[in-house]
Amino acid sequence: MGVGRRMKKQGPPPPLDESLVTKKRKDAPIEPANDRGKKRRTEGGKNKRAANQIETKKGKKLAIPNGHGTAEPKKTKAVNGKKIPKKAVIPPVEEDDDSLDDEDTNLDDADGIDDPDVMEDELDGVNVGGLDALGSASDSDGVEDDEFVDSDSDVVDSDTEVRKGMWSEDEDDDDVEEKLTAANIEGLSRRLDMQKAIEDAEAQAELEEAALQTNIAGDRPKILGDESEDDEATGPSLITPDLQLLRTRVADTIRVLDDFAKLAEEGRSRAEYTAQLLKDICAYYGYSSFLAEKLFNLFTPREAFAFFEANETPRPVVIRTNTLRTHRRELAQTLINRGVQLEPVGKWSKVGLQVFESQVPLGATPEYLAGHYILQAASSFLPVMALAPQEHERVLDMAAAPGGKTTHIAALMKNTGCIFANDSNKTRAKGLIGNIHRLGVKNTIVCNYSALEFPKVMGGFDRVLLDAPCSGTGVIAKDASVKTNKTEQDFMRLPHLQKQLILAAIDSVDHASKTGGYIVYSTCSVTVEENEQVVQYALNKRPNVKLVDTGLTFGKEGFVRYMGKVFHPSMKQTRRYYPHAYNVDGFFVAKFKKTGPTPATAVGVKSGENGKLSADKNDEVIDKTPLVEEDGKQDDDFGGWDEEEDEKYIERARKATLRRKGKDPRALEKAKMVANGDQANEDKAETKAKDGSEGTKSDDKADITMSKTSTPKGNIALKKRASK
Ligand SMILES: C[S@@+](CC[C@H](N)C(=O)[O-])C[C@H]1O[C@@H](n2cnc3c(N)ncnc32)[C@H](O)[C@@H]1O
Repeated sequence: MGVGRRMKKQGPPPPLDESLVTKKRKDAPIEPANDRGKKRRTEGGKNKRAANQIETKKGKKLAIPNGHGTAEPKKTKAVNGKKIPKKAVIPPVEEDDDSLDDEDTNLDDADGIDDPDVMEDELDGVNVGGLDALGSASDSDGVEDDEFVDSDSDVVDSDTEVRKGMWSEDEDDDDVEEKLTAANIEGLSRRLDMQKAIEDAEAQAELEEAALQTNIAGDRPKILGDESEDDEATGPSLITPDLQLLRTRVADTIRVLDDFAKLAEEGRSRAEYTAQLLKDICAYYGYSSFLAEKLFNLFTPREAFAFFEANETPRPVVIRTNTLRTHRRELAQTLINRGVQLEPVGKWSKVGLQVFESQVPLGATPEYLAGHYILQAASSFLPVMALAPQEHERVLDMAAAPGGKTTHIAALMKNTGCIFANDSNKTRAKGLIGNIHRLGVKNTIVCNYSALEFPKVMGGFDRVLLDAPCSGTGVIAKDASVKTNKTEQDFMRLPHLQKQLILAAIDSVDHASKTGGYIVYSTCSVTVEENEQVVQYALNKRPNVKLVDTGLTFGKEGFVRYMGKVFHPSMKQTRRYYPHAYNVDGFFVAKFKKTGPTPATAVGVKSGENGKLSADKNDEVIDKTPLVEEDGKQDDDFGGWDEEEDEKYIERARKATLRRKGKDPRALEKAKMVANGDQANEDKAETKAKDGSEGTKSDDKADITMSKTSTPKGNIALKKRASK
């Protein structure tokens, strides 16, 4: 049994305050033991005044806020050496997302645990309770997407309480949430409240004590040294920096930058303080100066500090109920009975459960193996919620592995319609297949192309999700290597790829779709180059799309201006997510509506034309769109197929299917021709067989195609072509 995770129910984000964040470093030089644990999280800071007094472990009398009873001793928890975030702060959402209203309702296709290969998940490289996860969860180039749990702890609530009929089918969700909370979390919440009260009070006392001792409040702190002076905090090179000093200086510098006129030393410029702050951030958190500056520039200094701090603690463990197999309430009850402490992730999702503590490894429970849930970071729900796929649609997930979002899309579509789940990485595509099997998805075809090849491979989709490969600057808490391994080249190479991919995504959508015509672009990166600049590029190059509301009820607006760049005003409709603001992975989501066919003139649209703003002029435009004629007439009603090539693929797929069934397609072909008395064709077939012109590489690709192979719409299209 591991140790437990403990997190607080997701509530409104607290004010940004440097004292809010924990001191936790993963890859920094080793912190002196006596420095650890000195910093406390506080919330509300100085303004909190207590009604009660408690005694701390240090024996001090401290004030605690109203409403808290007597204190309990504080317990420290860790999972695999990781500190557990104490707070999850996705804000409550006033309105439920309509697209999710019926997520809990479909069990028609639930067919138990008959699917094999159930060990795939988004858990590459993490402990899943003794099972090797075959898939990986990258939301970036090799950056893991999801979190795991392998934990145990002292579970508070008894089974008896839970079993009192509280999950009856006719309860509405709100009741269920309340009862779940009451049954499962009450004890835990009480302890958390208590613990927080103690921490608040201690932190407050610490702050006041520090202010008294150094009398710095109101003073001009001495931060910048002379060039000749040795830096006390970082010391001469090659010696471990003094983290305590560094941290104090970071806090002081932020204070100065917040109130520069009053607190800056005379004759010193903002730029000098900012340079010192950046240097200290690099030394303290272990970022390359290149990345530290890039990330720092996204925020005010205070917010940047909160962002860097938030990257030092893992995000909450969240599971997504697979509504193809079960209901959230049933899943919750089963897991509670197994000793998992959890509660709904928040009103914004009807399928998410946040796990606080678990006595069992969540990646190896019978329910996990049976595909009743998937471990998935909360932010990964967001692009799919924005996509809002409808039943019976044709959807393309362009970069789909390991399938967290594909399987969510399938659940929202209730296994109807057809999803093409594509990934250019064959190994990862196999992981995707594993997840699809485990979760009982039956409406998905997995394919293995570079997404740049769409829509040549296939077009005319109702909706396309492009969850693009990215730098992973939003998931540094999961993969600290991002701090140092991203270079300037990455921030040229990745946006270049993302720009090409987004055009391919747009060109793959059927603008005339009766139910859709939408494209969602997302990344788990927070940089402007990979987000607003890519979206702006798409707006410039494709006048036939516009940004629309994502439908997501929380998230910060995308930048309309950034460091001298001006983006289209509609960029406000895109959404940014930050770890420090919502306690979710950093994410970006944009939703486009395609309003017309891509005009032939779209390729090489010059910046500044059509009232659009300028984008990166050096980018090569690669448009694989089956372009429409100038008069607006499209190639065909299926988004443009290359008839000849299409025939080839259909034929190969047919033969591959026959071979899988143990039949020889050539023999069958020959027999058919003989039956038809078609000697000429027979000869032709023989020559072809001798040439050995079959069994090309493309057959390999066809081989990984699985699950349901066509939709009603797809059938029509395929039949149409087959009959030609
Ligand atoms: C952010 S991850 C996708 C995560 C996935 N959407 C999920 O929710 O599980 C990006 C994926 O893009 C894939 N990829 C990278 N370049 C690609 C390309 N040119 N075409 C298609 N997929 C690509 C990577 O293999 C990786 O699996």
